[in-house]
Amino acid sequence: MIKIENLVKRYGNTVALDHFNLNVKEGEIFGLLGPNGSGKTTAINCMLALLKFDRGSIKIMGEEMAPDNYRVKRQIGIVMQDVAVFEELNVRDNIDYFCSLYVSDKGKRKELVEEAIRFAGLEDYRKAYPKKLSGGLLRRLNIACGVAHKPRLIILDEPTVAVDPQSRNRILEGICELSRQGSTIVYTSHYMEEVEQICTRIAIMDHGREIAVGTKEELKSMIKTGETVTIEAVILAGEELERVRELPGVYEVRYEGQTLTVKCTKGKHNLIHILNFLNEREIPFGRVFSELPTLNDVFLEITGKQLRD
Ligand SMILES: Nc1ncnc2c1ncn2[C@@H]1O[C@H](COP(=O)(O)OP(=O)(O)OP(=O)(O)O)[C@@H](O)[C@H]1O
Repeated sequence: MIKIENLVKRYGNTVALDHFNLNVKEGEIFGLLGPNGSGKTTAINCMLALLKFDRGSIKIMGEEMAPDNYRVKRQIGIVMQDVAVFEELNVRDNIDYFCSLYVSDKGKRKELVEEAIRFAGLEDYRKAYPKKLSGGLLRRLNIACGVAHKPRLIILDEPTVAVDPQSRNRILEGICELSRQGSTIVYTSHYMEEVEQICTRIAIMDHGREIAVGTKEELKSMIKTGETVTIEAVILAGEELERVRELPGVYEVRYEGQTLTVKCTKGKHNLIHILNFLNEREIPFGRVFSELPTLNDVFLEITGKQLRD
């Protein structure tokens, strides 16, 4: 569906995309995950031929993308980061306007607009004007406008930034629904939980490059961390901390404010080893929990920094 090879885009001295590659297959919900400034929006704008690039190639639906490739453009739905709707039109008429750019048959359009209203959960706001809508509802309207014509490829650039949890869930469910109806989705975000929740495959970006690509399971299996064990309210002497470091499977230990955080490689008995050690030495401790790796762990291991600052 999308094939990007060796894309380079500079803004003056800033290299926004540095030999960026991407391969999105038909039917995927593909997540582009990266911190602010990693190049996600630039990649999207190049894909849509809104921005010229310095090197590389972009093919969408097997065709070279270009500003005048209307055949491909007609089959793409776009939801940009900034809300772009008409203040003068109510919710229904806004969706109808955007849909009319693609669908001229009035009857067909009526059906599509109603479906988009339902999909975005805007049934109670058909007649409302954008000024009266909350931030979350406005975002949902923005999405409905971008997808009402049921495009084959839908590109959403951070559609959940600064929305309330209810709207966020509605948006994520809606995206899965669009996928079930047959659209291929590209979804950019810096929220790893969202990407983990809905995306079938994920590319992690940093400094204009894709640093890892795969399903969430594949990405997590690329790293050393198998489990992070946290033990609260524990008092350890320096020598005891050294012994923890030597336990089987342990490869990183942090101890701050009486909280012990132990990163372990993949293995079944990491937690037991740590608890046995504390029990043998009769060291009291508080709450204990063990977490599987997150996409932040993947980012952290590959780049040495947190996905979110
Ligand atoms: N119009 C521009 N002029 C100059 N530099 C730009 C411009 N747009 C983006 N950049 C720079 O290019 C790099 C990539 O930015 P981009 O907006 O593509 O990242 P992003 O991952 O989408 O970030 P965000 O999540 O904040 O939207 C950043 O260093 C940014 O400062």
